[in-house]
Order: sequence, then C-alpha cells, then structure tokens
Amino acid sequence: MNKQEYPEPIDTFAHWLQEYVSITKNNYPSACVLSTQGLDGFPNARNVSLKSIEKPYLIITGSTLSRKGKEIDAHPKVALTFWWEETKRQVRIQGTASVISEEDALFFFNDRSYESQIVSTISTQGAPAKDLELLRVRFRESVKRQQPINKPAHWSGWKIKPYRIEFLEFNASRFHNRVLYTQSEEGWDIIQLEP
Ligand SMILES: Cc1cc2nc3c(=O)[nH]c(=O)nc-3n(C[C@H](O)[C@H](O)[C@H](O)COP(=O)(O)O)c2cc1C
Repeated sequence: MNKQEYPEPIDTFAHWLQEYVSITKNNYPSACVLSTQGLDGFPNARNVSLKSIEKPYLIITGSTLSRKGKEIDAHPKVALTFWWEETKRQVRIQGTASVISEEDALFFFNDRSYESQIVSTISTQGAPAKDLELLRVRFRESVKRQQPINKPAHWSGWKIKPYRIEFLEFNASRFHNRVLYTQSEEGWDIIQLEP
C-alpha cells in the first residue's frame, strides 16, 4: 500500500472496499465482524453489514434492544474486522460507537427490503422465541398485506469513529504487509508492523 496516496486511512479503507466490491462474487460484500464487550465481560462478535462510509464515520444498523445494542450502550468502544478474499486484504478498525440520528435511522430503514422491515417490526431480535410458528404466521400475513411499514423506535444504527485502523495485505508466505494508523491530536500516527 502507498502511504502517501491516502493520508486519511478512511480513504484507503473506502478504496480497498470499492476494489473488493468491484471484483468479488460475495453476495454480501459489505459484511464484517462487529466485536463488542459483553455485559458479562466476554468479548462478543457477530457479522453485520457496513451500511455507509460517512467521513469520519462508518455506519452500521440494527436494533438498539439487541444484545449488541445493549453492549454498545454500556461500552461504546467496538471493533470492526473485514477480510476480503479476492483482494487478500484484512482491515481491523477500533473505534467509538454512538447512535445515529432518527433521521438517518429512517433513511437506512426505508432502504431495507420490505421483508427485512417486517422482520424488524414483528420480532425482538435475540429474545427467546416463545412461539416461532405464530411469528411466521404474522410475517406471512404482513408480506401479503403489502402495507407500508413504519420504522420501530428501537431500530436504529451506530456511527463508529475509528481510533485505530490496521491494514494488512496478506501474503501466502505469511510475510504480510501491515500498516497501523492511530489517531493522535495532530492527525494520524502511521507505523509499519512486522508481519
Ligand atoms: C452476512 C451477515 C450480515 C448481517 N448484517 C446484519 C446487520 O447489518 N445488522 C444486524 O443487526 N444484524 C446483522 N446480521 C445478523 C447478526 O449477525 C446477528 O445475528 C444479529 O445482529 C444479532 O446479534 P446480537 O444478538 O449480538 O445483537 C448479519 C448476519 C450476517 C451473517
């Protein structure tokens, strides 16, 4: 990677993502692993989709009542990890998450497929399922009705402001190229790491 070309690491990130998206056959190319600190102290990780890059933030969405929602609320320091097979690149981002505005949440909700909107409305993500069959019936009925779906109050998203970003260019020899950016008062400290 060329350090001079993109002094802002988020631009390098956007460029790498765009290169991957342009060649991958992955149907979910914006998927990444979101790691949070669990309320019980265990780290917790799950895949989410990166919805947007809005400098200096990365945007993800979901239910604030979900486990990740409660964990981010208690510990806003999170990590996002991307692995892009076709371009053989990994990006690790640590940053601080905060809930997006209601207006932005509405924008991202309206951008979801109709079926996803219904699921977010009729189900409480991650709650123990009392009657999954009843939930399926409600889902099918809502799909048939084809009425506009209002965004539930708990459905929102988070904007993550990166603090550390590590870029890794994978090498089969394991002699990876690793460059770490860390936010400082003056800008970004950039160091090359051993493989
Ligand atoms: C490829 C992929 C993309 C996903 N994208 C999202 C997403 O953008 N938002 C979301 O809330 N869950 C997404 N999920 C589901 C999450 O992995 C997870 O099951 C859900 O967010 C509940 O996690 P939690 O209980 O830790 O809150 C995705 C799953 C996969 C496999």
